[in-house]
Amino acid sequence: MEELRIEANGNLGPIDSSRIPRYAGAATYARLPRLDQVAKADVTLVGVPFDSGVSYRPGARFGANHIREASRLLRPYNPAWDVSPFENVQVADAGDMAVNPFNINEAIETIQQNALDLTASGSKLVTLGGDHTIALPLLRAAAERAGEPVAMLHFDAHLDTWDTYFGAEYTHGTPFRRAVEEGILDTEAISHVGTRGPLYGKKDLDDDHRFGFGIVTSADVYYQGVLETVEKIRDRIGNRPLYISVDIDVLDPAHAPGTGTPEAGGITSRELLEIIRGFRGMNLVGADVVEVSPAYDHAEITGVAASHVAYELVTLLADNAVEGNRHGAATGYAQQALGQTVRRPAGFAAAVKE
Ligand SMILES: N=C(N)NCCCC(=O)O
Ligand SMILES: [Zn+2]
Ligand SMILES: [Zn+2]
Repeated sequence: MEELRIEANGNLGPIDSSRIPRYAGAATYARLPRLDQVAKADVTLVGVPFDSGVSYRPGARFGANHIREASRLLRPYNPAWDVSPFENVQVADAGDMAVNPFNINEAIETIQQNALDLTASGSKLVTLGGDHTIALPLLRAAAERAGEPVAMLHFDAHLDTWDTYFGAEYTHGTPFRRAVEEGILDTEAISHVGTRGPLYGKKDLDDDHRFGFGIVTSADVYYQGVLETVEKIRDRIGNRPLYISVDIDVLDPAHAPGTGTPEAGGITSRELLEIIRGFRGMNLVGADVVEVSPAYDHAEITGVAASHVAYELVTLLADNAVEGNRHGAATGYAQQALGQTVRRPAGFAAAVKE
């Protein structure tokens, strides 16, 4: 069948859903062309079907294809940014990395090498997981490409800075401790966002703090709101090369049931999307969306949320490619709101926190 794609500015875009029903044909992310259908991509999406690092429910190995299936309804214009990301730049789906499910060390090497290969021509990479183990090799590749340790925003219910599980160093609960040990993170500019849930002990927080992480808890997002959250993050990160890792379990299980280690009390998908929109102009060098486990999903709730998170990340990268937009102000609805007085009962958050 002919593919009938939208084309603009020399960029091959999604299959035109006004001519080929959006539910027809094999899924790529947002119905975009495969990497082998374009000469060169500015932004590449890739899947990593790997979940050998999980501590609880499995299934994130099926996450990338689930996100692709759930992404068929995405449309080409992002009104929150006034940007058509697939027109600004060439975006393509590179398919899945072939990683060894029986050998975590080898899998990590493969992911790192594939990430380096996919960014060799200057393309930015947005990775669809997979469990959170994969963030370590992706960060290694991002730091190597940036030529320096990178800033990182880590959206997650969990810290993922634990040391070992059953003696294993490379798991989905440990990537960011390894990353700090390896010196690939700029420890002046790293923060968790959306953190919550029980820990093993107070030492978890002490260790995490010693590594340099800031923490914006899920409750902080609730009490201070999206705008203050965005402002604080922008202050901390500045213009540093930034990697964003999104564990979908940062969302409340109501917004993302299809995940391996769910924790009650998470942020909403509306909050997460708005926070990312607030990052307009920040120096994003790479990103991932991980921990989508479709067997635990219902009605594609988690897949849809993850597909929209990736869409905002791709929009940020596509927007930055336009001359003069980098270092820009917060965007869209967040921008409008930042210019407004934030209305809240005076002292409410303080009263509750004290
Ligand atoms: N990275 C994710 N999703 N979870 C980490 C949880 C590790 C634990 O079982 O304590
Ligand atoms: Zn998590
Ligand atoms: Zn995680």
